[in-house]
Amino acid sequence: QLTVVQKQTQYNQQLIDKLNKPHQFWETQPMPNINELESLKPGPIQEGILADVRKDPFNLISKFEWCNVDLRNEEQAQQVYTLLKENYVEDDDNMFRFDYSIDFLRWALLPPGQHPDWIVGVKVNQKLVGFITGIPVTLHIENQQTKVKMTEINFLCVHKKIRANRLAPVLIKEITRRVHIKNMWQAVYTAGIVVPTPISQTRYYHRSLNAKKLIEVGFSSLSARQTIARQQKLYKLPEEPKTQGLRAMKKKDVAQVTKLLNEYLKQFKLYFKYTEDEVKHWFLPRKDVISTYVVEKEQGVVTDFLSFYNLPSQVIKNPKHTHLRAAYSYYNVATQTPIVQLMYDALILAKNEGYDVFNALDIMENEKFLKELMFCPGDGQLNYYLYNWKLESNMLKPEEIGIVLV
Ligand SMILES: CNCCCN(C)c1ncc(F)c(N2CC(C(=O)NCc3cnc4ccccn34)C2)n1
Repeated sequence: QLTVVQKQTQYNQQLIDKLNKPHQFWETQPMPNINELESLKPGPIQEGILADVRKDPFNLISKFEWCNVDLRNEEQAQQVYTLLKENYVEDDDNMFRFDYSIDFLRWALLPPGQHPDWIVGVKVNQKLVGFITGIPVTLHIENQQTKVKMTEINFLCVHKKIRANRLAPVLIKEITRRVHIKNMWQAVYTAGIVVPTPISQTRYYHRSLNAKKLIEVGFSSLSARQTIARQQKLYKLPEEPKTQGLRAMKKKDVAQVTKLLNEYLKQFKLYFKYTEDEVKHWFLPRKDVISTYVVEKEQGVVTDFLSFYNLPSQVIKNPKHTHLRAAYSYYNVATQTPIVQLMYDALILAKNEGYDVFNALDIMENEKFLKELMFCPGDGQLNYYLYNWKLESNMLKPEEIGIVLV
């Protein structure tokens, strides 16, 4: 165990390093820095050479060990759940921390074609202290011609007690190595922070469903002229959705939903193409994880669908509430129903499922309903990143983004 003085010295040294070379790690990565943005041609920045990929894992400081986490194993899933629940993303005021459930993590990380060695953990004395994940995706970039098999990176987390050990860059390098070894050379990820170089900067919007609770947990605040009663009245919703034929998605809808979704996403500059198997995985309803509702017209024709996922936040210190129940807009395809009406029904359905707030990014067509349905802009920015790929246009507008990462 380091003495207090040694710890302080180590910490001071880290600070000095950061001040001298803030993005030391990121400058070693194939991400265009500001002045390269002009000179690089669109496409891969570095050609990947399989023969050059290290065959063995990166070195870890002593007592730290790599492990592949098997989320189907209850005990290992519990370890991941607890690490994230206690050490994952918090808001800037440290009032909330995401509380991804085990069922959610299995949904998010065990899609068709998953690679077991892409669920990466670091253990010390059998205790999980670090985590990072990848899932295989096929990303369509800027036009139909280019579709790239790559990885979607998520859930980078280091235990609070062992931060400033530079473990995060090693986790990133190791999962990069495990992706390269499968002859894949690109990645897509998002983050609330800004590191070199976002391809798009999107913003979160929030629609109050339970005004009283949002004020009690400190998510919303009342201005001088507002009262809780006024807020409740302002955000009140009808008991039942309005759209005829709206019902929970079932297995029999998979083929139609797949067609609707793939056709709809083509309008964006960044989007995934889904097989029916993938639609089954990502959209069939799972209690407390993903809700999908379809609009079925005469003769069983599905013309629209809406979907939102469940991501509660732990309220860190609050006498009355332990959790904030948040629904996050996922993919919504409106071909016959006006999108404002479809999303108004989404709010009603989420309210009836017990959610306190409905969150949406300003991506895809969301701008068309955010204001009209009384969403408020949040403080949360979500930046999208593409690893080892130069876009034709340096930045994409939020409405050109057709992918949602959970
Ligand atoms: C791939 N992964 C990205 C998704 C992770 N997601 C959902 C996320 N990434 C960064 C954010 F900025 C963010 N925000 C939702 C908005 C919000 O609700 N802000 C208040 C709040 C309530 N609970 C929390 C927990 C953590 C941070 C802010 N929180 C801001 N969401």
